[in-house]
Amino acid sequence: MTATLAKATSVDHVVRLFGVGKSFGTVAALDGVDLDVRPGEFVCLLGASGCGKSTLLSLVAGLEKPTTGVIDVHSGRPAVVFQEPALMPWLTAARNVELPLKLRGIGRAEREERAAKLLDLVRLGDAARKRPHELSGGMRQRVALARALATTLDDTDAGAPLLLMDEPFAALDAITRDVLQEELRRIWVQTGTSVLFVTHDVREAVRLGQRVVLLSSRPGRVVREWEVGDGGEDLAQEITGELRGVISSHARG
Ligand SMILES: Nc1ncnc2c1ncn2[C@@H]1O[C@H](COP(=O)(O)OP(=O)(O)OP(=O)(O)O)[C@@H](O)[C@H]1O
Repeated sequence: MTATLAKATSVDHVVRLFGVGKSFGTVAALDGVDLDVRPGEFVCLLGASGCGKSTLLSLVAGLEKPTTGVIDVHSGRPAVVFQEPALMPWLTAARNVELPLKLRGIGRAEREERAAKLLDLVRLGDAARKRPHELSGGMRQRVALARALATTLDDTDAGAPLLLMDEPFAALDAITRDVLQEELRRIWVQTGTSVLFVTHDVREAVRLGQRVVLLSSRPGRVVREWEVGDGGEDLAQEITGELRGVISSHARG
């Protein structure tokens, strides 16, 4: 993988996978995956359980290396948001958001200012001094999102911001999930970050993504992709049909 420190505006992709395969021993998790994420684009990666969605995100994040193929990431600091917010329990919300800035050596005054702005952006300005156990699940995930933005949004020339999200709302109740989906759309528009969002929920994919990419299972391959536009319910039904086909062909295989 090459993590090129180039400005996204000078390239046509923030992420490019070309012929990417990943095997764990005899298990082929991914095979021959080609995928681009353009600067500022919101792409949803959809697939059944075990099709390799999380593996693909780990490869893009640089946490794993591909067995075959090439991965090109034009982002200085891609940030990952998982299903569990994984906050430091002894730190306040603000200090959790400051942590990636501290690790980069940014001074206290600037850290505090940036963290306060990001907590306002996720509408948690009033909870800055609370610790994770004092926050609801949805609020904790907002803190995780603010921390990820602190990681990837950058005033320096380090490259385009990129959020990698691995089913971030799957553990939340339906109403909180609905609210956070709306909030994520707003934050994406406001920040211009690119987003690669993994989900197994077709409606979530259609609601959030500009583009939905369907992966097959064992090995994961790109089966089809759709530009969402104003496709709405008809598109969700079409994609659901295709996803069912992928799942049943896997069950027969
Ligand atoms: N570190 C690993 N060692 C061995 N096998 C692995 C490892 N990571 C993933 N796999 C296998 O690779 C395949 C893809 O796993 P992955 O977690 O990427 O799928 P997924 O689509 O994210 O699944 P889910 O939706 O259930 O989280 C699975 O068969 C899994 O068992």
